[in-house]
Amino acid sequence: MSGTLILVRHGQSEWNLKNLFTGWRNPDLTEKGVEEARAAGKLLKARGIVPDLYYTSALKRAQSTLDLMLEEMGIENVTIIRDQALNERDYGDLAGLNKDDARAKWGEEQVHIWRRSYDVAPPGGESLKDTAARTLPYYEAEILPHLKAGKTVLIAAHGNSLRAMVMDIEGLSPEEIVKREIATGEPTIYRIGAKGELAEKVAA
Ligand SMILES: O=C(O)[C@H](O)COP(=O)(O)O
Repeated sequence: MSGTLILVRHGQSEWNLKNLFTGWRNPDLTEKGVEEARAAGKLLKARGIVPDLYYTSALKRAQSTLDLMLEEMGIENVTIIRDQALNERDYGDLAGLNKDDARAKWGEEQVHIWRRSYDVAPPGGESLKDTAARTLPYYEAEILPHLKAGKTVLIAAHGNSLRAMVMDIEGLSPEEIVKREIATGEPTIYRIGAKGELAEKVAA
């Protein structure tokens, strides 16, 4: 018997739209983000998926995404577990800056390294490795036991907390994770075996 893990990055946020580094700052969804979240909920409903457990971060954009998905799925009165271990990478001094302005100031390559490398942290912020160091212990202690027991778990989180989980689940190298982008509102579905191993990546 395998568990099912559904990972969803929040829909477009106000700061995604404005092209600003966000990290732990707390903007909510745009109208487009609301639609993306609703579409993700509809997709899971159409697939007949009814999760047993629901997790999200301490940030509004992910919490709103989960709420809207549940609304579309017709699911009410469930416990939602919110934890900052699932938050976006802390973008440190870059938070609030425009991504194009940052490229003009520090160069395209440096900004790409800060955004996508495994272990180079943006100034004052977290690298993907730092993010993984808080996200993965939480995943392993609080979420994985449910998957091993055959449960279905839905996590609404962020580009980089999800990249940390995807890297671990798919066994990607630091070189491979550089190229992995996680789109807003598009669920990734995994079947996880009784030993916690990846049994199957299901096309969403
Ligand atoms: O925090 C942010 O700015 C975004 O949500 C993710 O940023 P990224 O595309 O640079 O990883």
